[in-house]
Amino acid sequence: MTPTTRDDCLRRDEKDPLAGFRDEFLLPSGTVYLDGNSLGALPAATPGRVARTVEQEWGERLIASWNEAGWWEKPRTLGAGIAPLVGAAPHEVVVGDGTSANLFKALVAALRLNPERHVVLGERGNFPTDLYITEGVSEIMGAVERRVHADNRAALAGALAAGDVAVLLLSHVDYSTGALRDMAEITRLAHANGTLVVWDLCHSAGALPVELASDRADFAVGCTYKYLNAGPGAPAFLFAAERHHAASRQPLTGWHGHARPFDFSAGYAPAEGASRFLSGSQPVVAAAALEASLELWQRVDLGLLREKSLALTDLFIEATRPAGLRLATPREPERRGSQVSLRHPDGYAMVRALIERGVVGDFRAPDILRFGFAPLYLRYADVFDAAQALVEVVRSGEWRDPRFAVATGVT
Ligand SMILES: Cc1ncc(COP(=O)(O)O)c(C=O)c1O
Ligand SMILES: Nc1ccccc1C(=O)C[C@H](N)C(=O)O
Repeated sequence: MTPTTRDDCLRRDEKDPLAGFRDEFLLPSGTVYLDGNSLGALPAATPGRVARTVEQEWGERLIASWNEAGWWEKPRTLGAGIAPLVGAAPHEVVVGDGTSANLFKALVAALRLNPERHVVLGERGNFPTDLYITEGVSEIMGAVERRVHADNRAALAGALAAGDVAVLLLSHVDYSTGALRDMAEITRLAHANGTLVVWDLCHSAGALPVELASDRADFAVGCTYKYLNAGPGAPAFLFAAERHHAASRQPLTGWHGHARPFDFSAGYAPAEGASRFLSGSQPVVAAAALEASLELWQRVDLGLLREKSLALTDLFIEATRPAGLRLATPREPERRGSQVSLRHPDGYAMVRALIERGVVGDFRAPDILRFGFAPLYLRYADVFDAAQALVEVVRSGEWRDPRFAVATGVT
């Protein structure tokens, strides 16, 4: 049942089995933070962990830490920490580079695994880096790029039925509308048409349970700085299904992906497993922040997380109805990520006015007011208050103040 009054919300907070996690984050007071889908909050354990890596591992043990502190193995040990959060085996996930670089590697590898075909199918309206990387990959590989509306099942089925699609790249949760795609069904459809699938998990890892192995995904990439709380620009991850390990060839063949990097031999030989997707040395200090947040994430019951996420998004959808903004996010819970998007042509000014009231969301062109719900540190009462604030901002017209009108810098 969706709580309808603030008192209901306070009672829900008292009974919330995830409530204790809020104390494990450092949150600014007086703010309701609904932007964890762009940059997740800081876990309380992170500053100490980063300091230990800098002061002890680097400062005192210097080069010895590559072995002693496990620096060399971090792409694999951190990958193993992400694996249970995305339904993968530990050796199927590696951590390193950024999402965009990993998209490049996964798309090229998938094209090479399907050499008779030359089409990369993407989705209209995907996050721009996915579109841009697809363009770049297509140019280098001599492939042809096509785009469909991912939420139009007939169009997707039709594009796959053409029989020439080597690889399909989709976001599991759309960054703009928050629509959640059926990974199992779409992957089955793609495979039935001879197409491999790369899933972008940026808006689903840490937002809901993901089942890469049982849904038969081929490849996946994702960032760790949103729902996984690893900090700005934190290293990304790449999943390669075990069945593709032996035959996969990715293009950025650096020495960390070599079978025997310390042979210093002249020729490249790919490592076993997902390690062949690694390239070069990684930012170890940034990896320490990811390690701290993953320790917290190992204790999270993803079923409870999903339950609370749907309850929070439901609450926000219902409580913001009086604002009269059009809902862009699917109303059905099974088609919704952990986000609510509302449409209005003046959404930018409305979001700015709301931020001034201490409720942080963001705006995505052309007309999306976007709110992300991180169940580990949001309370029902916070969401109730945020919804009330939005209704007041819209009804009062305070967003019309000229200082909210001009877009500046990063949004
Ligand atoms: C779906 C999606 N893919 C990729 C990215 C980002 O790529 P990168 O981490 O390389 O900046 C984002 C957000 O920035 C995103 O929302
Ligand atoms: N990495 C960033 C740096 C600066 C500003 C935004 C981002 C984002 O991650 C945007 C996000 N992918 C989004 O879905 O809007």
